[in-house]
Order: sequence, then structure tokens, then C-alpha cells
Amino acid sequence: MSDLLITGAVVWNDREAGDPREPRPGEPADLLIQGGVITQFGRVDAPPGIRHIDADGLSLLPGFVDLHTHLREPGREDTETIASGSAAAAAGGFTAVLAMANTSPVTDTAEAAELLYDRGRTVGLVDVIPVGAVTKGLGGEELAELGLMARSRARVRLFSDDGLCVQDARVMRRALEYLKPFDGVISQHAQDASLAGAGACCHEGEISGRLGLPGWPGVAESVIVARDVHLARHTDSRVHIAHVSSAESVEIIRWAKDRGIKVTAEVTPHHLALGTELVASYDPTFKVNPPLRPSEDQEALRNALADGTIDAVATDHAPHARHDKEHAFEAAAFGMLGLETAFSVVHDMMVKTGRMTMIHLTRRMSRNPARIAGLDGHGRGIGVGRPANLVLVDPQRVVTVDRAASNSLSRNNPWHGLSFKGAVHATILRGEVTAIDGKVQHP
Ligand SMILES: NC(=O)N[C@@H](CC(=O)O)C(=O)O
Ligand SMILES: [Zn+2]
Ligand SMILES: [Zn+2]
Repeated sequence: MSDLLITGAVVWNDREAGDPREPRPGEPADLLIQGGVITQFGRVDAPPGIRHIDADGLSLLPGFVDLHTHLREPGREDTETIASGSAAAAAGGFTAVLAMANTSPVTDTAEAAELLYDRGRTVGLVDVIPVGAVTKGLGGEELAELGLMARSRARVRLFSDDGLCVQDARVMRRALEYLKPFDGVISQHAQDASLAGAGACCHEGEISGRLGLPGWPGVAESVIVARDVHLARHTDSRVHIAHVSSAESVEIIRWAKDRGIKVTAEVTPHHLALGTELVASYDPTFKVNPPLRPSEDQEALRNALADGTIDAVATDHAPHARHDKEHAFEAAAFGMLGLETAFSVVHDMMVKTGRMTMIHLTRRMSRNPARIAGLDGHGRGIGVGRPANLVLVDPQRVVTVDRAASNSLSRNNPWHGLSFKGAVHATILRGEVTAIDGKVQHP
């Protein structure tokens, strides 16, 4: 394992998570990494021959953790693999990603989870943490091997039928009860099937009416959010709301948190920054589940992320092949890419505008998601003795997104051609540089 010296970076150390003896947030420091661990801080005298990154003008943050990534392996390796998705994650500043279970076959056994975990380790660009399915085959009826997945080498803590909602309240209740002893959490794709009817493909409102596209309203999400926070209260277990998209959901989550109910939530960069009016182009790139919502919802999501009602940013990186995406809007697949652009979008939208500080960003993109997923080595304060899972960002650099330049195998990128202030420069996993300026560094 090679050693690394980083000099002159402004360290955004979360002192709430870290040690008060560590450098103060917002001040430049040098950092020495040896054997994958941070060994010195402050002014460091460089050991001879050590690899050196001059980080003058850059900011150093804990590596990002994505609670919601679709890697598509096994089953759809034409659209993403563990290797290509890991490369996209590293390029985006992530050191850990939670890989959703809606693959083929579904991740619903300990063996499947361990396979994914081991392949992630072999690729070695990011820690791939499997999400376990809640129900067998995402069938919604019979519970999957939750306990075996939790006790496996993959240490599964986050469970989800994502892509589908756990519709049955009784199944949800049983799963929450089952997970409680090992501090598991269910990430719910909150969507009432009867309110989001077959063929629904966008937000139901004025624009869907004008375009003649069937849609579904925010209440299809919030009725499930309301039900599930009550089930979390009843079982005293943990529920996490995936990709929150509506203002009503935010209200319910705020209500539940005020009462000490164990609920957490995530929002995607696209629900923060992109609105339902984009579907007027009929461009299926903007078709996603849950759908892009009106500006009132977007504004509620931004406020909730800033005030902490929403704990985390998650990408819901959802790669799709051209031949699944390039159809008439109603027939195209749901989902968009997100790993490589998440930091730039969130920084531009929330930090550049003064809605959040860089410390808030590190909590939403690193500390909180790591805590929700029960990861030890990620999302902690930057301090001596901690694993060197880090990201160097340039808050001044403007990036213009080019979908052709992606590490992903897919091209369904909704940010193509847009510019954002804030760029990921380098990602470091246990002391190894995994990506520089979007290019993967193979060990
Ligand atoms: N978000 C999406 O639109 N699609 C996701 C599934 C999901 O997150 O529900 C996918 O797997 O493609
Ligand atoms: Zn989903
Ligand atoms: Zn998803």
C-alpha cells in the first residue's frame, strides 16, 4: 500500500463526528496517509519519495456514500457492471455505494449479497455494499433471508425492494419487526400502486394534462410515507424513505421526526434541481420514478435538505440501454444517471447559493448516509487513526457535463450540456487514489 501526502487542502472536518483536537473546519492543513490510515495532520514534513498531491485551493472532505445506486450486475451487464459503476462512483467522489437489489437474479440471499460484496472488493475502486431485498424476488409477499444476509460477510443492514414499493402493510410490519434486533433499516420506494396506475409516466398535473400523458400525484408517495412512519412507530424499528419527491412527504417526515419516530430520508440531485416542465420536451431522459415534480415540491425538498429533515443526498443512479430508453415517452424505461454529477449539482444548487455550508454537504453526502447504512469506515470526521476514505474537491472549478465522457456504460444523463460550479478532483479509498478528474486510477 503506497503512502500519500496531501498538502494545503482546506479540511472540512465535521467536529461533531470527529475529535476536537483535529484541525478546525475550513482551515488548510497537510495530511499524511500511511498504510491506508491517516497518521498525521497539520504541518507535515514529507518523508522522502512519498506520493504528493498539492491541494492548494482544494477542499478535503470525507468520501461520499451513496445510499442508492443501481449497478445492474448480475443481469444487465450491457448497461452497467460492478466495474463500470464503481468507476463512475469513484469519479464522482464516492468511497462507498449501496447497490440496490433489483438485479437479475435479485439480491435476496446471503450468497448473492456476498458475491456482490466480493466482486466490489476485487474491482477495488469503491466499497460496494449490497442492499438486500425485503421480499423474495421482489415479489412483495414472502420475506427474503433478511437475517442470513445481515449475518453474512456482506453485513447487509439496508433492505429494499426498490423499483417496487412494499405494498402490503402486514409484510412491511413483519420485515420491520424482523430487522430490529440487528439494527437493519428498510429503504422504502414509497408509491401506492393503485394511485400510480399502469402506464403512468410522469407527475400528474397541468403539464401531463396538456401533453396527454398519464401521471401520478405526490399523494401516491405520501400515503405510503404516512403509513410507514406509523409502522416504524408501532414496531419501534427504522424506516428510510428513498428518493423523496413531494412536499407532503416532507411534512410527514418532519412530523414523525418531531415525535422521535425512527425515520430517515434521502433526496436525489434530480428531484432537487429538475422540474416537471422538462417532460414537455417528450425526452425520455427526463422520465424517472418518482417523477420530476413542480417547483413547489422542489423548493420544499431544498429546504428540507438544508434544515436536516431530509438526512441524505442519494443518487438513484439508474443506467439504461439506449434501446430501453429511446422510445415514446410512455414506453421508455424509468431512471437517470447520477453518480458522476451528484457533488457538482448539490454544491452548485445548495452551497454556492448559501443554502448550506460545506459541512452540511459533508453530513448529507457522507456522515448521514454512512450512519443510516451502518458503515464504520466511512463518513467519519477526518482524523488521525481513521481510514483514509476521502475526496478532494475544487469549489471554484466549473464543470460542463458531457454524457459521452462518462465512466458509466449508459448515456441516460439528464445533465448533459449543463454547467455547475464545483468539481470532484480526486477520490481516495483507504489511501489509494481511485480517480483523478474523472479518470479512474487502477492500482
Ligand atoms: N428510479 C428509477 O426511475 N428507476 C430505478 C428504480 C427505482 O429507483 O425505483 C431503476 O432501477 O431503473
Ligand atoms: Zn425507487
Ligand atoms: Zn432506485
